[in-house]
Amino acid sequence: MDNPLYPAFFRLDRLEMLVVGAGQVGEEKLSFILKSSPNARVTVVAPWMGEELQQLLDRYAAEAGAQVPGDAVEAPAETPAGRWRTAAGGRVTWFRREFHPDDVKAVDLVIAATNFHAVNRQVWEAAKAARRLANIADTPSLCDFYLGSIVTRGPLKVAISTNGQSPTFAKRFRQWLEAELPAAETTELIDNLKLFRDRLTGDFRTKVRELNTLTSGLLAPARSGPRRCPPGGCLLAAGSEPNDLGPASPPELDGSGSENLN
Ligand SMILES: C[C@@]1(CC(=O)O)C2=NC(=C\c3[nH]c(c(CCC(=O)O)c3CC(=O)O)Cc3[nH]c(c(CC(=O)O)c3CCC(=O)O)/C=C3\N/C(=C\2)[C@@H](CCC(=O)O)[C@]3(C)CC(=O)O)/[C@H]1CCC(=O)O
Ligand SMILES: NC(=O)c1ccc[n+]([C@@H]2O[C@H](COP(=O)([O-])OP(=O)(O)OC[C@H]3O[C@@H](n4cnc5c(N)ncnc54)[C@H](O)[C@@H]3O)[C@@H](O)[C@H]2O)c1
Repeated sequence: MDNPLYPAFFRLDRLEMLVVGAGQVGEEKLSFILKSSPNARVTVVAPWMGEELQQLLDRYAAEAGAQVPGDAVEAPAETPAGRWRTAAGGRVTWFRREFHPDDVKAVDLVIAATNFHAVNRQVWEAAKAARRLANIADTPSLCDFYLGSIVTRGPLKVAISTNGQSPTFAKRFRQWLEAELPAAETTELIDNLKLFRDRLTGDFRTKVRELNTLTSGLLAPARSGPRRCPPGGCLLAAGSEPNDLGPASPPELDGSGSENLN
């Protein structure tokens, strides 16, 4: 099947996002956005906000406490119905009213999650007129981008899409990966790889060869046949191999590592 989607990883602290609609779907979208990117900057426009979303945002704000300084630069002309901050420096501002086409002008990314197809379409038209990227939750054919299921393990981020075919499969696959990937060990493994990478000297080609040699057996048990590791076992086994990712000393160069200079 044709699947031309191109995944990219957004830095949501550098972008402004608009979410139109704050009911069940608005809550689902925002909860996953903030879970993965608690430093996101989001404006919500909706005549009412669901209880669950309010509680979620209150929890983030309670966690942030008074430790997050106010945003001195921002002075909204319009009085918000609610403003929440997160400990990671994110913020959510809610305007209690219906969507206006001008709302898209101040943002980079737009998500429409109202229960009215006509309103969602109006959001799409405004976003396209202003050349903003839009996700129209009830109409995949109008989405410039899809939101994916996300697994975060320290610096590792895995995003899953089924090309809009089965969000339920994306969710199940996320849950499976979350169970398979041990948080602490995955983080330690990648942290060690970074240490090793930082300590490498020599030209680019040599560095690439050394890194490939070091990591060539990393996920080998998972690839090499029907044998299955217990949850996280493949990574753990690979990480404990002598000369693998323990001490950050360069391995012997045997030239066996596959070289990928991209
Ligand atoms: C992954 C995830 C991310 C997120 O939401 O952040 C996400 N949907 C999730 C859950 C979910 N959504 C729906 C169900 C009910 C069961 C079912 O229908 O399967 C469940 C499962 C559940 O809730 O259990 C219903 C649904 N979803 C869409 C439509 C409209 C349509 O298809 O026409 C309808 C029908 C509405 C109706 O019938 O009224 C559309 C989209 N949903 C997408 C993403 C994009 C495609 C992603 C991909 O490429 O796979 C896309 C195209 C647009 C977008 O929203 O970006 C998140 C899982 C997060 C997680 O748990 O990890
Ligand atoms: N993409 C997905 O993952 C997904 C999943 C389930 C449902 N859907 C679709 O998403 C849509 C939203 O469903 P819901 O359950 O969140 O509805 P809901 O009734 O729970 O919430 C609707 C929200 O839209 C707001 N709203 C209504 N008119 C508005 C306007 N003119 N301007 C701004 N905000 C307005 C309301 O205030 C409310 O916050 C449905 O059409 C549903 O088919 C998508």
